[in-house]
Amino acid sequence: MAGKISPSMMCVDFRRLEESVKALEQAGVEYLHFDVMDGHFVPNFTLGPDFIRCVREMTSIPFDFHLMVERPETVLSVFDIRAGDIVSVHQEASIHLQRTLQHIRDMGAKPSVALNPATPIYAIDEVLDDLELVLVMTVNPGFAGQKLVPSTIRKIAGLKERLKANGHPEVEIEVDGNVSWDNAVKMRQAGADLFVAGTSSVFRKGEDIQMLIERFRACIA
Ligand SMILES: O=C(CO)[C@@H](O)[C@H](O)COP(=O)(O)O
Repeated sequence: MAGKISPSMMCVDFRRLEESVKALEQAGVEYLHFDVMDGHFVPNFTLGPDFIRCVREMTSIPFDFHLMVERPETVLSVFDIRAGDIVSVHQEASIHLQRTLQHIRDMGAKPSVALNPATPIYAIDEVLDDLELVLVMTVNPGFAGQKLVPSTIRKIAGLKERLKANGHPEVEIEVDGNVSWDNAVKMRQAGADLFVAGTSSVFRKGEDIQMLIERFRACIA
């Protein structure tokens, strides 16, 4: 199966939001990625529930929530999370991770654990039965426009092997951070399935989104 695309909506041109959402819809992207930041887990604030609800009125594309917040279980009810969405919570921010993943599943969404570059893949060994994806951060979370942490390519390959060895080959790997054309090829070769496309690929100023998506798909076939 070819790789899937989840454009990072924090990188959209907000002056042309609806036009951009329609272009992404036309281009057939599989998800829309929403980076939610609380200013505590990461030193930045971004997309809130009102913005996300507004985009929900524009499209039927499933949403891919990336909760970069302390104690993510406390905010799940604040967002309009629906069946078919992905919800990624950070292992580093979750005291009761297994319970939180079960809660996400009970909401009908796909539970996912996000790992910062320095967090080892064995940190999620005890919840492999409770998740459908692992979000490998390929930059340190908090800001768009950063450069890839090179060791994360090896980490993707190691995670792919570990999932197979533990009887969970069905768990998908999502990658987020400086997913450029060149990096996407390496990430795909390492085993990534879902690609968060941001400033280094799909949201490039003045360039046609649909053309950029087509070019991106060639990198992750
Ligand atoms: O949100 C983050 C990191 O927390 C970014 O990775 C965006 O999701 C995508 O931005 P680029 O890295 O593609 O510029």
